[in-house]
Amino acid sequence: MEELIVDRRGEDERSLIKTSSDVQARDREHDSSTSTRQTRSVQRGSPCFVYTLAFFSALGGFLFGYDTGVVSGAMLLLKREMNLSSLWQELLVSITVGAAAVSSLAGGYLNGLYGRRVCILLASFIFSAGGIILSVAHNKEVLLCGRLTVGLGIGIASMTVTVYIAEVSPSELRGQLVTINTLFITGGQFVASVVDGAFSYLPHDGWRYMLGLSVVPAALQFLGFLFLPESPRWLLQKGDTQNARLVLSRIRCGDNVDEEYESIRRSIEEEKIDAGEGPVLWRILTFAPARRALIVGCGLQMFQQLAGINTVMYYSATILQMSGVQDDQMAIWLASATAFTNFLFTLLGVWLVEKVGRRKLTLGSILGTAVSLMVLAAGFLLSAQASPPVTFHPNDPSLHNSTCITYGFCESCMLNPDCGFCYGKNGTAVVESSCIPVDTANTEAAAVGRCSNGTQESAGVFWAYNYCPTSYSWIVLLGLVLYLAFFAPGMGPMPWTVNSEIYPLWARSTGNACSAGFNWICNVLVSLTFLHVAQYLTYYGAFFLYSGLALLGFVFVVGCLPETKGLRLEEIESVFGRQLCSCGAGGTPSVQYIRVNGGNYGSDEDLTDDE
Ligand SMILES: O[C@H]1[C@H](O)[C@@H](O)[C@H](O)[C@@H](O)[C@H]1O
Repeated sequence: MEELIVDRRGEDERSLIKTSSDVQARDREHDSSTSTRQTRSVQRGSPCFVYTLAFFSALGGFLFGYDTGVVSGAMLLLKREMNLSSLWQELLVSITVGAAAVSSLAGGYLNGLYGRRVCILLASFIFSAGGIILSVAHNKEVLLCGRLTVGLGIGIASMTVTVYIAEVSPSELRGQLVTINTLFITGGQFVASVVDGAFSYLPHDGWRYMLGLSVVPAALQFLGFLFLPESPRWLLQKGDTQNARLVLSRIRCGDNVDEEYESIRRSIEEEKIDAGEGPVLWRILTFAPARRALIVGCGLQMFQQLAGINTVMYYSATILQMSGVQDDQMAIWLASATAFTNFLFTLLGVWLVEKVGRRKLTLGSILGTAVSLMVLAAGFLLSAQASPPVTFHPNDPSLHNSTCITYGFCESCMLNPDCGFCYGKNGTAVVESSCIPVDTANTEAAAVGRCSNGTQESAGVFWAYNYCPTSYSWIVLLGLVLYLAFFAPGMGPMPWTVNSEIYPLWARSTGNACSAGFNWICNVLVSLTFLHVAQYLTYYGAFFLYSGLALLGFVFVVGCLPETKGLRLEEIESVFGRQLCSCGAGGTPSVQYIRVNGGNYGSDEDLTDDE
């Protein structure tokens, strides 16, 4: 196969014909240089300092996970203590994610201008301020302000931390170190669930500790980063060559960094030539390789959220209740077990990413996720089909105007957030069941009748809110465990990891800002629409829908995600030289950008783009 790439920018215009044998030779060269680099890194021992940098940066991921995870437990206490309406509850939960979406976009600009270190310092400062505001809040308006503040911190951290880790890591460790950030996110979610469990025994002011504890890791990160260096790549881009070399050599524990330094310097020089004019986003959109990278980056982030991770995590408590866990405290602790499973399987991802590579890991993960969602949906479907009928109509006058009494089955009753299912048991059979309005101040009990004190096992009375008693709960539980086992090692971390490495330096902050913003926007959309989707399509319909979306994501990954394992950040740009839907075809592309006289010859004019 021959491909023609025309040099239009050099002094003397010439054609560069690259045959597949050239490419194969280059691939061999590349493979051997990658393995030489790996051997070199093994010889020089563990790059100790890089682990310290990754740890302090990933505290940003921990705060991201903690602040998004802790709110569900805090809300249980807050809504009683501050008498919050459901509108205020929704506001307090979603303002953080909304603020994160906005600030991750703004973070791109700040990153380019002030550097990664300043942005991480800024994010940890904002996190600390937010944590303090939340822990001393005396009314809901101040709480809202605190939640907004932490959201601003999360957004900046989510797009900066991965970029910083990718830029300071040696290529053979990069995937693993960036993935550690997602490990810290899921670790933060797990710790948040434990803190929620522990302080739920403290009905008065327990939420202050839950929300305020985040100040500790935030302050630790701030202090740490006062002493940690800026990314050498950003320093070089800003022309601070002396510091860039110094930092690079410090990060590589005093090794000879000439080759790496030269390669970064050369690529920055080349980028200056082809980066073009105008705002960065415009330049990304008009330069084919950067545009393709952006589509792949945003697509991955979108499919991560459309696969429903946050609704599955959120609904884990319900799923567990369906499996027969009646006790509320128990449900809280079992939700911690779910978060822990998510964390544990992310650890598997850290181990696998440099072994099997990003592409295979993502492919296996998204396919498994789609299948697990089908199992989940099938469990919900069977439960719905075997849904117990309403057999008992209490004669309470206050029920006459309620819509709850119009439902004939538990399934339709529980899909209305205003109603719950009150029933008795005869062995395993459901008897004397009715659909009753829920107590708006406490969903663990009915507003009237025998369930107004919630479940009373000794009296043989059971209250089910949000779920129906079923004997198929084991299928749902199996689906949940399978889901986490498949999602967490791949689809959880890979969108963040891949985004941190696919953009050329000039487009890196903006590319990551856009894709992180996209992640947050999809996160809000999926969480806000879940209840409505479930009402229209029922639970099984919603999970079949997510499964279909995950399958679409699989097709996208097959076609568009190239392997970036082992490549230097400076080498990755060339991977996006091919048409978008053939990016995933092989490890290293058969058509590559050829740099001549410092120019990067590949653009919209040279290659047609079918995206
Ligand atoms: O990668 C993370 C991780 O998978 C979290 O568990 C999830 O809550 C986030 O939305 C996601 O971005």
